[in-house]
Amino acid sequence: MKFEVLTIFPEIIECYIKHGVLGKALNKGIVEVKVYNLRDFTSDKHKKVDDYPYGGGAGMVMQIEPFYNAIMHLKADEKPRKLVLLSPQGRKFTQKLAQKFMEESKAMVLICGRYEGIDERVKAFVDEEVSIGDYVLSGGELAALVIIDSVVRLIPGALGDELSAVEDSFMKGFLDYPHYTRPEDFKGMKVPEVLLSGDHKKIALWRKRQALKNTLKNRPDLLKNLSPEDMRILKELC
Ligand SMILES: NCc1ccc(-c2ccccc2)nc1
Repeated sequence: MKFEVLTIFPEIIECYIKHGVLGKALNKGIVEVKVYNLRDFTSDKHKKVDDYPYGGGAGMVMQIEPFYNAIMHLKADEKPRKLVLLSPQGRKFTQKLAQKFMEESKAMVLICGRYEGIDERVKAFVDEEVSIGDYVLSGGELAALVIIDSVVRLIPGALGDELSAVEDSFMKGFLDYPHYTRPEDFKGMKVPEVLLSGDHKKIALWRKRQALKNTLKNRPDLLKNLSPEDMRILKELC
């Protein structure tokens, strides 16, 4: 999987990807991340990337030319790639979309805006506009990192041999169950007895109940298409 990121702040991306699972995946060659500074695709000596908005209003808008030049530069190798613009107006990014990106795209271009946004005409050159949530950030870079991180974790081999419980639960459409580790008693706060029982069937049932309880409490919108067993457990919780 290859990610190509277009941004005016390459260091934001370069710093983050060195660490943790992403860093390991890069070292293993499971993923490649190339970062391009949009200023390198300008044609003026000041490397200008923004200008005043037509129609007036506050702030500046990023000009189309650097984006266009960068996209044409990438497309010169004629390899297939999915071009994704990060924006608050995009389609909501979910674990399922992360799975879809991982399965369908060999290469993704993540296009990061700044300022008040980017010239609308850039969208003529992208495949998808994606939002990681209903809030405005200072730019698309954090959203790009969210997408890279969540997609890379799904690549077979990136996490060692198995997905984590978190991915598992989100893939099933629930929130995660609680996790505990040593010490067994921290200032009187004890680990639930069931987790010390060694009874794996009981532990699995407890975890499912907790995951459903958490989901019911914090994300009832995720509780759809439940299996009869999960529905039975949920009814006990209500
Ligand atoms: N969905 C999160 C998100 C993504 C991008 C931006 C953004 C902010 C400023 C300029 C260009 C993009 N904001 C929020």
